[in-house]
Amino acid sequence: LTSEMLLTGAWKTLQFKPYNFDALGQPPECGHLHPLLKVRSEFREIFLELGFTEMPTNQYIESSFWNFDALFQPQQHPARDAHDTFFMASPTVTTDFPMDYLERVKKVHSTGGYGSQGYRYDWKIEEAQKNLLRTHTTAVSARMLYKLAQQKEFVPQKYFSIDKVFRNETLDATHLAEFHQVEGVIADRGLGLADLISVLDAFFKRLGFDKLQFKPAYNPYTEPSMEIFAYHNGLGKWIEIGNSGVFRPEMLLPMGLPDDVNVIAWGLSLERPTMIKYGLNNIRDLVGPKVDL
Ligand SMILES: COC[C@@H]1[C@H](c2ccc(C#Cc3ccccc3)cc2)[C@@H]2CN(C(=O)Nc3ccc(OC4CC4)cc3)C[C@@H](O)[C@@H](O)CN12
Repeated sequence: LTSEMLLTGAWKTLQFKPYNFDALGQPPECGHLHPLLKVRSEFREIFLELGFTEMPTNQYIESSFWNFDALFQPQQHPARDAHDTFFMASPTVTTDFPMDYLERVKKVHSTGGYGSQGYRYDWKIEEAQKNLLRTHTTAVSARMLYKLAQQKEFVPQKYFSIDKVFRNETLDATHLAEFHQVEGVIADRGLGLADLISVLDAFFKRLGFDKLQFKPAYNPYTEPSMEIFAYHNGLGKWIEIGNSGVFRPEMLLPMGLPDDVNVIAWGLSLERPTMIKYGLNNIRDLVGPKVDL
């Protein structure tokens, strides 16, 4: 059938074979998943295989309360300054919090509790109300753990998240103002460092790393904390592959979790493994328009 047949009406006297609606279309010449999305799918598969449930991370704007205060990160911590964090001009504040929980967070920061001496400072609700672009997906983990603590009966859980986070950092070849954080969280009774090490072994083995090394580290919300290293055969050297730790009681107990419940967690980025996998040295080759700056 041609346009000429249609124009001249010649089609009326011709015989056509029946149209095959089941025929496959012409395969598209081009088109492929973005490398970051391919690696995200690989990570998601690993977490799902290990029995983890994905957290709802589709809200980039967070309150300082859930991003910092709920994680026992003090209000004077440098990461909470505008030179590290993007604060929202509008809407500037969030005011609806579970007030009984907020009071327990205020107390554990200012005068301590649960065996902790706290930070002994004048905790201000105005600081906690400030809206920001979340600096880590651990803010979502905090929301999920609080929700878990409200259940009548505690049931162990395994959560994961893979989504964008935002930091007001100096941009360079490997750092942009936003990156994707990958985070795994396990809540169960009597968990400790040995459980964390064994789950990290299981997780990173699926990434091709069969020998990990750990280095003591510091995070405001985990104690102990460990940086994770692995020997990368392709690069022929040890590389840092993430950070991890056991969430502090000052974070978990104000939520209302039973005091024998521990939470172990770890994080890494999506960009770093993707750049290594595809042999990229500049993160701009991964994201953003292809322009020669
Ligand atoms: C501001 O930047 C932080 C980011 C990002 C990171 C670091 C820590 C966390 C975390 C956490 C955490 C800790 C405790 C509890 C909950 C979450 C999340 C992301 C990567 C974490 N890093 C990182 O991803 N490295 C990495 C990971 C996988 C990988 O796979 C191989 C190719 C197959 C290779 C490399 C380590 C470094 O790149 C580091 O220099 C940069 N880090």
